[in-house]
Amino acid sequence: MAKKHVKVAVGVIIQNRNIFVSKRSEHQHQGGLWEFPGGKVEAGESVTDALNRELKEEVNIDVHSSDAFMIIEHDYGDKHVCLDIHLVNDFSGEPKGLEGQPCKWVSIEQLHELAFPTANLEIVAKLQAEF
Ligand SMILES: Nc1nc2c([nH]c(=O)n2[C@@H]2O[C@H](COP(=O)(O)OP(=O)(O)OP(=O)(O)O)[C@@H](O)[C@H]2O)c(=O)[nH]1
Ligand SMILES: [Mg+2]
Repeated sequence: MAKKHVKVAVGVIIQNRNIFVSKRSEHQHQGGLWEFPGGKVEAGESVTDALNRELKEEVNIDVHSSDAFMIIEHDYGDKHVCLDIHLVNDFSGEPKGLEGQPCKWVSIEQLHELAFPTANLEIVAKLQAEF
């Protein structure tokens, strides 16, 4: 069977130099690790639409605008992901985990202390270099 290949809209939610992260549940791919909220882009959907939809579903915010930050292709062996990462600094609502996932704000300086999926290490490095 061909390897699963997924396109993912990922939101780095920033407010006052803090970033909102959530924890993937144990049964998910890369379970137990921290992530930036987001999810798979559905057929016929734009990345921006997917981002806005996923951030509403997962953390209950309304995104007003977002900026493309970086794209990462990563092969986990069991799955190939293309992460389309956007900075989200214009939104309304207070983010909270709607799916029972632990969530928290973490400062950009402390971001590297959290356990993230391997693909995210580049995101953390770029955030710490640029902010
Ligand atoms: N949301 C998100 N997914 C990430 C990140 N880093 C990373 O490698 N991924 C990978 O991207 C893939 C898709 O993300 P997802 O599981 O959130 O997709 P989804 O919300 O549509 O989930 P579902 O399959 O439970 O409906 C997963 O394989 C996940 O391991 C990240 O920072 N945020
Ligand atoms: Mg998700």
